[in-house]
Amino acid sequence: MSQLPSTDESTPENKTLRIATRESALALWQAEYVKAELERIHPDLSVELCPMTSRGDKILDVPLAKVGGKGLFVKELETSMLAGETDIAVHSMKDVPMEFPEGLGLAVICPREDPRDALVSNTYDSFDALPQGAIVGTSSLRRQCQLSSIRPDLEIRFLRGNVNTRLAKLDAGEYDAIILAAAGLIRLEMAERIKQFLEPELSLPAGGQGAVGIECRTDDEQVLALLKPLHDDATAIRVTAERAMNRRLEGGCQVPIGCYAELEGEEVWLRGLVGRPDGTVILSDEVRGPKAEASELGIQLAERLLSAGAGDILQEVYGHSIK
Ligand SMILES: NCc1[nH]cc(CCC(=O)O)c1CC(=O)O
Repeated sequence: MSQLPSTDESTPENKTLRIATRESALALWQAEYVKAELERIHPDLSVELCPMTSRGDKILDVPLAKVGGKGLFVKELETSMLAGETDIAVHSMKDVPMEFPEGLGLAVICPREDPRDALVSNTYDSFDALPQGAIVGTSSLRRQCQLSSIRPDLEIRFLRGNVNTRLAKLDAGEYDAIILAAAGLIRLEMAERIKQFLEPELSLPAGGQGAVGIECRTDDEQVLALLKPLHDDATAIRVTAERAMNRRLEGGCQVPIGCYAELEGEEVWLRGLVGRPDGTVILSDEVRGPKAEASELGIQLAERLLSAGAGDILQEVYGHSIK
Protein backbone atom coordinates (compact mmCIF):
# COMPACT_ATOMS: atom_id res chain seq x y z
CA MET A 1 0.00 0.00 0.00
CA SER A 2 1.09 3.53 -0.53
CA GLN A 3 1.93 5.78 2.35
CA LEU A 4 0.75 9.32 2.00
CA PRO A 5 3.35 11.84 3.20
CA SER A 6 3.33 11.81 6.95
CA THR A 7 5.56 12.42 9.92
CA ASP A 8 4.47 9.17 11.51
CA GLU A 9 4.25 6.39 8.96
CA SER A 10 2.78 3.90 11.40
CA THR A 11 -0.57 5.62 11.82
CA PRO A 12 -3.18 3.60 9.93
CA GLU A 13 -5.04 6.75 8.80
CA ASN A 14 -2.19 7.47 6.44
CA LYS A 15 -2.69 4.31 4.46
CA THR A 16 -4.47 4.35 1.16
CA LEU A 17 -5.52 1.14 -0.55
CA ARG A 18 -5.92 1.59 -4.29
CA ILE A 19 -8.48 -0.43 -6.26
CA ALA A 20 -7.88 -1.02 -9.96
CA THR A 21 -11.24 -1.13 -11.71
CA ARG A 22 -12.76 -1.05 -15.15
CA GLU A 23 -14.87 1.98 -15.94
CA SER A 24 -18.20 0.35 -16.72
CA ALA A 25 -21.07 1.15 -14.37
CA LEU A 26 -21.09 -2.44 -13.11
CA ALA A 27 -17.34 -2.58 -12.53
CA LEU A 28 -17.50 0.72 -10.67
CA TRP A 29 -20.42 -0.51 -8.57
CA GLN A 30 -18.45 -3.60 -7.61
CA ALA A 31 -15.35 -1.59 -6.75
CA GLU A 32 -17.45 0.86 -4.71
CA TYR A 33 -19.00 -2.10 -2.90
CA VAL A 34 -15.58 -3.43 -1.93
CA LYS A 35 -14.44 0.05 -0.92
CA ALA A 36 -17.50 0.50 1.29
CA GLU A 37 -17.06 -2.92 2.89
CA LEU A 38 -13.36 -2.30 3.56
CA GLU A 39 -14.01 1.13 5.06
CA ARG A 40 -16.84 -0.25 7.19
CA ILE A 41 -14.66 -3.05 8.57
CA HIS A 42 -11.49 -0.95 8.86
CA PRO A 43 -12.61 2.58 9.81
CA ASP A 44 -9.03 3.92 9.68
CA LEU A 45 -8.41 2.77 6.15
CA SER A 46 -8.83 5.04 3.17
CA VAL A 47 -9.64 3.43 -0.15
CA GLU A 48 -9.32 5.01 -3.58
CA LEU A 49 -10.67 3.82 -6.95
CA CYS A 50 -8.34 3.85 -9.96
CA PRO A 51 -10.54 3.39 -13.05
CA MET A 52 -8.97 2.14 -16.29
CA THR A 53 -10.08 0.92 -19.71
CA SER A 54 -9.56 -2.75 -20.61
CA ARG A 55 -9.09 -4.21 -24.07
CA GLY A 56 -12.39 -6.06 -23.71
CA ASP A 57 -14.14 -2.71 -23.25
CA LYS A 58 -12.54 -1.27 -26.38
CA ILE A 59 -13.25 -4.09 -28.82
CA LEU A 60 -17.02 -4.11 -29.05
CA ASP A 61 -17.78 -5.28 -32.56
CA VAL A 62 -16.70 -8.94 -32.37
CA PRO A 63 -18.01 -11.84 -30.28
CA LEU A 64 -15.69 -12.32 -27.33
CA ALA A 65 -14.97 -15.91 -28.35
CA LYS A 66 -13.33 -14.48 -31.47
CA VAL A 67 -11.41 -11.59 -29.91
CA GLY A 68 -8.96 -14.20 -28.70
CA GLY A 69 -6.92 -14.35 -25.54
CA LYS A 70 -8.46 -14.87 -22.18
CA GLY A 71 -8.44 -12.16 -19.58
CA LEU A 72 -9.46 -9.35 -21.87
CA PHE A 73 -11.10 -7.56 -19.00
CA VAL A 74 -8.37 -8.02 -16.43
CA LYS A 75 -4.96 -7.59 -18.06
CA GLU A 76 -4.62 -3.81 -17.63
CA LEU A 77 -5.67 -4.12 -14.00
CA GLU A 78 -3.10 -6.83 -13.38
CA THR A 79 -0.34 -4.81 -14.99
CA SER A 80 -1.04 -1.89 -12.68
CA MET A 81 -0.99 -4.12 -9.57
CA LEU A 82 2.29 -5.70 -10.60
CA ALA A 83 3.74 -2.24 -11.16
CA GLY A 84 2.66 -1.28 -7.62
CA GLU A 85 0.39 1.48 -8.93
CA THR A 86 -2.65 -0.20 -7.43
CA ASP A 87 -3.14 -2.81 -4.67
CA ILE A 88 -6.23 -4.82 -5.53
CA ALA A 89 -8.56 -5.43 -8.46
CA VAL A 90 -12.23 -6.25 -8.16
CA HIS A 91 -13.58 -8.62 -10.78
CA SER A 92 -16.77 -10.36 -11.85
CA MET A 93 -15.64 -13.95 -11.28
CA LYS A 94 -17.17 -14.83 -14.63
CA ASP A 95 -14.53 -12.75 -16.41
CA VAL A 96 -11.50 -13.88 -14.40
CA PRO A 97 -9.13 -16.24 -16.23
CA MET A 98 -8.15 -19.50 -14.56
CA GLU A 99 -4.46 -18.71 -14.36
CA PHE A 100 -2.97 -15.63 -12.72
CA PRO A 101 0.28 -13.95 -13.64
CA GLU A 102 3.26 -14.73 -11.42
CA GLY A 103 2.93 -12.68 -8.22
CA LEU A 104 -0.85 -12.21 -8.37
CA GLY A 105 -3.69 -14.36 -7.09
CA LEU A 106 -7.28 -14.39 -6.03
CA ALA A 107 -7.45 -13.33 -2.39
CA VAL A 108 -11.16 -13.54 -1.57
CA ILE A 109 -14.55 -14.24 -3.10
CA CYS A 110 -17.44 -12.13 -1.82
CA PRO A 111 -20.99 -13.40 -1.21
CA ARG A 112 -22.78 -14.30 -4.43
CA GLU A 113 -25.60 -12.22 -5.92
CA ASP A 114 -28.34 -13.98 -7.90
CA PRO A 115 -26.44 -16.22 -10.37
CA ARG A 116 -29.25 -16.61 -12.92
CA ASP A 117 -29.63 -15.19 -16.39
CA ALA A 118 -32.52 -12.81 -16.86
CA LEU A 119 -34.87 -12.01 -19.71
CA VAL A 120 -35.39 -8.32 -20.33
CA SER A 121 -38.02 -7.11 -22.75
CA ASN A 122 -40.28 -4.13 -23.25
CA THR A 123 -42.93 -6.25 -24.94
CA TYR A 124 -42.95 -9.80 -23.62
CA ASP A 125 -43.31 -11.01 -20.06
CA SER A 126 -41.52 -14.33 -20.33
CA PHE A 127 -39.42 -16.56 -22.51
CA ASP A 128 -42.49 -18.63 -23.39
CA ALA A 129 -44.35 -15.51 -24.50
CA LEU A 130 -41.80 -14.72 -27.23
CA PRO A 131 -43.49 -15.14 -30.62
CA GLN A 132 -42.22 -17.35 -33.43
CA GLY A 133 -39.01 -15.87 -34.88
CA ALA A 134 -38.54 -13.29 -32.11
CA ILE A 135 -35.21 -11.45 -32.12
CA VAL A 136 -33.21 -12.10 -28.97
CA GLY A 137 -30.02 -10.19 -28.20
CA THR A 138 -26.99 -11.82 -26.62
CA SER A 139 -23.41 -12.42 -27.68
CA SER A 140 -22.88 -15.21 -25.22
CA LEU A 141 -22.49 -18.52 -27.05
CA ARG A 142 -23.64 -20.22 -23.85
CA ARG A 143 -26.94 -18.34 -23.82
CA GLN A 144 -27.40 -18.63 -27.57
CA CYS A 145 -26.82 -22.39 -27.44
CA GLN A 146 -29.26 -23.08 -24.63
CA LEU A 147 -32.05 -20.84 -25.84
CA SER A 148 -31.78 -22.07 -29.45
CA SER A 149 -31.95 -25.67 -28.30
CA ILE A 150 -35.42 -25.15 -26.84
CA ARG A 151 -36.56 -22.56 -29.36
CA PRO A 152 -34.78 -23.09 -32.69
CA ASP A 153 -37.14 -20.55 -34.26
CA LEU A 154 -35.65 -17.62 -32.32
CA GLU A 155 -33.30 -15.30 -34.12
CA ILE A 156 -30.33 -14.75 -31.85
CA ARG A 157 -28.64 -11.47 -32.69
CA PHE A 158 -25.28 -10.12 -31.70
CA LEU A 159 -25.33 -7.78 -28.70
CA ARG A 160 -22.31 -6.60 -26.82
CA GLY A 161 -21.34 -3.65 -24.68
CA ASN A 162 -21.85 -2.89 -21.03
CA VAL A 163 -25.20 -3.34 -19.33
CA ASN A 164 -26.44 0.18 -20.09
CA THR A 165 -25.44 -0.03 -23.75
CA ARG A 166 -27.29 -3.30 -24.13
CA LEU A 167 -30.43 -1.91 -22.49
CA ALA A 168 -30.28 1.16 -24.74
CA LYS A 169 -30.18 -1.08 -27.83
CA LEU A 170 -33.20 -3.00 -26.55
CA ASP A 171 -35.02 0.26 -25.89
CA ALA A 172 -34.16 1.47 -29.40
CA GLY A 173 -36.24 -1.43 -30.71
CA GLU A 174 -33.41 -3.54 -32.12
CA TYR A 175 -34.50 -6.66 -30.21
CA ASP A 176 -37.70 -8.24 -28.90
CA ALA A 177 -35.81 -9.33 -25.79
CA ILE A 178 -32.26 -9.53 -24.48
CA ILE A 179 -30.59 -11.83 -21.97
CA LEU A 180 -28.36 -10.41 -19.24
CA ALA A 181 -26.99 -11.66 -15.96
CA ALA A 182 -29.53 -10.87 -13.25
CA ALA A 183 -26.68 -9.89 -10.92
CA GLY A 184 -25.63 -6.92 -13.02
CA LEU A 185 -29.15 -5.53 -13.22
CA ILE A 186 -29.76 -6.04 -9.52
CA ARG A 187 -26.50 -4.30 -8.57
CA LEU A 188 -27.25 -1.37 -10.84
CA GLU A 189 -30.72 -1.07 -9.27
CA MET A 190 -32.47 -2.04 -12.48
CA ALA A 191 -34.02 -5.26 -11.21
CA GLU A 192 -37.44 -3.95 -12.24
CA ARG A 193 -36.39 -4.40 -15.86
CA ILE A 194 -36.18 -8.18 -15.37
CA LYS A 195 -39.24 -9.87 -16.85
CA GLN A 196 -38.17 -13.40 -15.98
CA PHE A 197 -35.34 -15.05 -14.09
CA LEU A 198 -34.20 -18.00 -16.20
CA GLU A 199 -33.83 -21.05 -13.98
CA PRO A 200 -30.67 -23.15 -14.39
CA GLU A 201 -32.78 -25.84 -16.12
CA LEU A 202 -33.48 -23.37 -18.91
CA SER A 203 -30.19 -21.46 -18.94
CA LEU A 204 -27.33 -22.85 -16.91
CA PRO A 205 -25.25 -19.85 -15.81
CA ALA A 206 -21.58 -19.28 -16.62
CA GLY A 207 -19.08 -20.38 -14.01
CA GLY A 208 -18.67 -17.69 -11.39
CA GLN A 209 -21.66 -15.66 -12.57
CA GLY A 210 -22.94 -13.30 -9.88
CA ALA A 211 -19.81 -13.56 -7.73
CA VAL A 212 -17.24 -10.82 -7.20
CA GLY A 213 -13.63 -11.73 -6.51
CA ILE A 214 -10.67 -9.68 -5.37
CA GLU A 215 -7.20 -10.14 -6.79
CA CYS A 216 -4.00 -8.83 -5.22
CA ARG A 217 -0.26 -9.43 -4.96
CA THR A 218 0.22 -12.84 -3.33
CA ASP A 219 3.03 -11.58 -1.07
CA ASP A 220 1.14 -8.53 0.20
CA GLU A 221 0.35 -9.82 3.70
CA GLN A 222 -1.03 -6.49 4.83
CA VAL A 223 -3.58 -6.30 2.03
CA LEU A 224 -4.47 -9.99 2.37
CA ALA A 225 -5.28 -9.42 6.05
CA LEU A 226 -7.45 -6.40 5.24
CA LEU A 227 -9.39 -8.36 2.60
CA LYS A 228 -9.96 -11.52 4.64
CA PRO A 229 -13.25 -10.45 6.32
CA LEU A 230 -14.87 -9.97 2.89
CA HIS A 231 -14.53 -13.66 2.03
CA ASP A 232 -17.60 -15.90 1.76
CA ASP A 233 -16.78 -19.56 2.12
CA ALA A 234 -19.99 -20.96 0.60
CA THR A 235 -19.59 -18.84 -2.53
CA ALA A 236 -15.91 -19.75 -2.78
CA ILE A 237 -16.67 -23.49 -2.68
CA ARG A 238 -19.29 -23.16 -5.40
CA VAL A 239 -17.12 -21.00 -7.62
CA THR A 240 -14.14 -23.31 -7.05
CA ALA A 241 -16.12 -26.28 -8.41
CA GLU A 242 -17.36 -24.25 -11.39
CA ARG A 243 -13.95 -22.87 -12.24
CA ALA A 244 -12.30 -26.28 -11.95
CA MET A 245 -14.68 -27.56 -14.61
CA ASN A 246 -14.01 -24.53 -16.82
CA ARG A 247 -10.27 -24.86 -16.38
CA ARG A 248 -10.28 -28.49 -17.49
CA LEU A 249 -12.34 -27.51 -20.55
CA GLU A 250 -10.15 -24.45 -21.16
CA GLY A 251 -13.26 -22.32 -21.11
CA GLY A 252 -14.78 -19.30 -19.46
CA CYS A 253 -17.82 -17.16 -20.10
CA GLN A 254 -16.86 -16.68 -23.74
CA VAL A 255 -17.61 -20.23 -24.91
CA PRO A 256 -20.73 -22.45 -24.99
CA ILE A 257 -20.06 -23.90 -21.53
CA GLY A 258 -22.38 -23.57 -18.55
CA CYS A 259 -21.70 -24.70 -15.02
CA TYR A 260 -23.42 -24.07 -11.78
CA ALA A 261 -22.78 -25.39 -8.28
CA GLU A 262 -25.11 -25.37 -5.32
CA LEU A 263 -24.53 -26.53 -1.76
CA GLU A 264 -26.81 -29.13 -0.26
CA GLY A 265 -25.69 -29.40 3.35
CA GLU A 266 -22.14 -30.72 3.25
CA GLU A 267 -22.40 -31.65 -0.41
CA VAL A 268 -21.72 -29.80 -3.62
CA TRP A 269 -24.13 -30.38 -6.51
CA LEU A 270 -22.44 -29.34 -9.74
CA ARG A 271 -24.22 -29.21 -13.07
CA GLY A 272 -22.41 -28.59 -16.33
CA LEU A 273 -23.01 -28.46 -20.05
CA VAL A 274 -21.18 -27.99 -23.30
CA GLY A 275 -23.11 -27.34 -26.47
CA ARG A 276 -22.80 -26.34 -30.06
CA PRO A 277 -23.39 -22.61 -30.42
CA ASP A 278 -26.46 -23.27 -32.60
CA GLY A 279 -28.01 -25.46 -29.91
CA THR A 280 -28.28 -28.56 -32.10
CA VAL A 281 -26.23 -30.57 -29.58
CA ILE A 282 -26.06 -30.07 -25.83
CA LEU A 283 -24.15 -32.42 -23.57
CA SER A 284 -25.10 -32.01 -19.93
CA ASP A 285 -24.22 -33.90 -16.82
CA GLU A 286 -23.92 -33.44 -13.06
CA VAL A 287 -21.91 -34.67 -10.09
CA ARG A 288 -22.29 -34.56 -6.34
CA GLY A 289 -19.66 -34.84 -3.66
CA PRO A 290 -18.17 -33.42 -0.47
CA LYS A 291 -17.45 -29.68 -0.19
CA ALA A 292 -13.79 -30.36 0.52
CA GLU A 293 -13.48 -31.87 -2.96
CA ALA A 294 -15.01 -28.99 -4.91
CA SER A 295 -12.23 -28.73 -7.42
CA GLU A 296 -11.94 -32.51 -7.94
CA LEU A 297 -15.68 -32.51 -8.65
CA GLY A 298 -15.26 -29.85 -11.30
CA ILE A 299 -12.54 -31.88 -13.01
CA GLN A 300 -14.60 -35.05 -12.72
CA LEU A 301 -17.57 -33.40 -14.40
CA ALA A 302 -15.35 -31.99 -17.14
CA GLU A 303 -13.92 -35.47 -17.78
CA ARG A 304 -17.40 -36.90 -18.06
CA LEU A 305 -18.39 -34.24 -20.56
CA LEU A 306 -15.20 -34.88 -22.54
CA SER A 307 -15.97 -38.61 -22.61
CA ALA A 308 -19.39 -37.76 -24.00
CA GLY A 309 -17.84 -35.77 -26.86
CA ALA A 310 -17.39 -32.24 -25.49
CA GLY A 311 -13.89 -32.14 -26.95
CA ASP A 312 -15.18 -32.21 -30.52
CA ILE A 313 -17.63 -29.40 -29.87
CA LEU A 314 -15.01 -27.24 -28.16
CA GLN A 315 -12.48 -27.91 -30.88
CA GLU A 316 -14.88 -26.35 -33.38
CA VAL A 317 -15.22 -23.26 -31.18
CA TYR A 318 -11.56 -22.91 -30.14
CA GLY A 319 -10.02 -23.98 -33.42
CA HIS A 320 -7.71 -26.32 -31.55
CA SER A 321 -8.17 -29.57 -29.66
CA ILE A 322 -8.06 -29.89 -25.89
CA LYS A 323 -5.94 -32.63 -24.35
N1 LIG B 1 -19.31 -10.78 -19.46
C1 LIG B 1 -19.74 -9.51 -18.95
C2 LIG B 1 -20.28 -9.62 -17.57
N2 LIG B 1 -19.49 -9.99 -16.55
C3 LIG B 1 -20.25 -10.05 -15.41
C4 LIG B 1 -21.55 -9.72 -15.74
C5 LIG B 1 -22.70 -9.69 -14.84
C6 LIG B 1 -22.45 -9.74 -13.37
C7 LIG B 1 -21.92 -11.05 -12.84
O1 LIG B 1 -22.03 -12.11 -13.45
O2 LIG B 1 -21.41 -10.99 -11.71
C8 LIG B 1 -21.58 -9.40 -17.11
C9 LIG B 1 -22.73 -8.93 -17.90
C10 LIG B 1 -23.71 -9.98 -18.30
O3 LIG B 1 -23.35 -11.16 -18.53
O4 LIG B 1 -24.89 -9.65 -18.45
